[in-house]
Amino acid sequence: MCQQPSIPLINHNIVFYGAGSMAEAIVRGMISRSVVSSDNIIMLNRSGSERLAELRSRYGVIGSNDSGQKTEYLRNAPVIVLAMKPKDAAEALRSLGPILSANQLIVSVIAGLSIRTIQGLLGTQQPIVRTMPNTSSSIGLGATGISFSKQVDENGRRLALNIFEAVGLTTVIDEERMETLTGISGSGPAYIYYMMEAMIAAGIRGGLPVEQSTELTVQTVLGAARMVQQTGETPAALRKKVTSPNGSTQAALEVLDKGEFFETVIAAVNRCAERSREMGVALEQELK
Ligand SMILES: NC(=O)C1=CN([C@@H]2O[C@H](COP(=O)(O)OP(=O)(O)OC[C@H]3O[C@@H](n4cnc5c(N)ncnc54)[C@H](OP(=O)(O)O)[C@@H]3O)[C@@H](O)[C@H]2O)C=CC1
Ligand SMILES: O=C(O)[C@@H]1CCC=N1
Repeated sequence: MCQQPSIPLINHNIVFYGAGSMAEAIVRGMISRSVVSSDNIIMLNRSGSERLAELRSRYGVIGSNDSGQKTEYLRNAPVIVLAMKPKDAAEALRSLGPILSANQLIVSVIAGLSIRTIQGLLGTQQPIVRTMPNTSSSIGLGATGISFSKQVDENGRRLALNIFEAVGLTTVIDEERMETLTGISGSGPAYIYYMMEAMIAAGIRGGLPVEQSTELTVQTVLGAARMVQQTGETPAALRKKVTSPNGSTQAALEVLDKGEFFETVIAAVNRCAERSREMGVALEQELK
């Protein structure tokens, strides 16, 4: 694993093919850390002009949904980040393949979409970097899993790692583990937000003003994550230190156990991974 070493400047144009939440999170993270100049970033979407205007004014990037311009940007980009929804990927990749040249690096953030399916839909043996980032990339605290196709050379590896190291932690994994990683870190922020929503609601129901309940919840989650990171102790050991015998924490944990909290979280992670695989299989069908 690698946590933000000295961050090299990326001088290449990077085209984001899909200009939604995940693309914005990566772009925002890279620009705020001055890893890339905003005029090296081109963001393309299908139709949303207002969205592009918003991205242009927020980050100073180039944005386009004009089909002629899009083709030119895609044809000339050394790096293309695929950032559309899985349902839109097959059509986009089929029309992208014929305009690519051999050395253009394709970086995908699309859940479930395998390297083999990307190459099949493109119809080329393009160098592919399959990744699974998360939206915390926008504040430099992302966690990204990365797998490479055998066509990716050392420069391509370095470039892809530079992009994601600039926005958080990266870890290179076997592609077969990407769905499990999606269940932990790709979708994981949503589980934590859900837990936070419940804690905030409980505070409000108990009579705390919304601001106070929110502030306390945020600081509690932040503090707990930092404790694990900075003390090197396991979450289980730290939990035990909060839990006095027969005290209030124990009483609360017993309620969570009655709802099979631990196994429910594991089941949720497994279902996420399974759903990613299902999306991958659906995309694979597009090859037939
Ligand atoms: N959100 C997250 O937390 C994470 C998402 N991902 C992956 O990132 C990908 C994008 O997700 P997210 O950012 O949430 O999605 P969004 O819906 O926010 O954005 C999708 C973008 O893709 C564009 N798009 C769709 N089809 C095309 C096309 N043919 N050509 C050009 N642009 C196109 C859309 O343009 P328009 O609006 O004009 O149609 C839109 O800008 C997904 O595949 C997801 O699996 C991965 C990790 C985390
Ligand atoms: O929900 C999704 O499909 C994407 C993948 C990981 C996070 N969001």
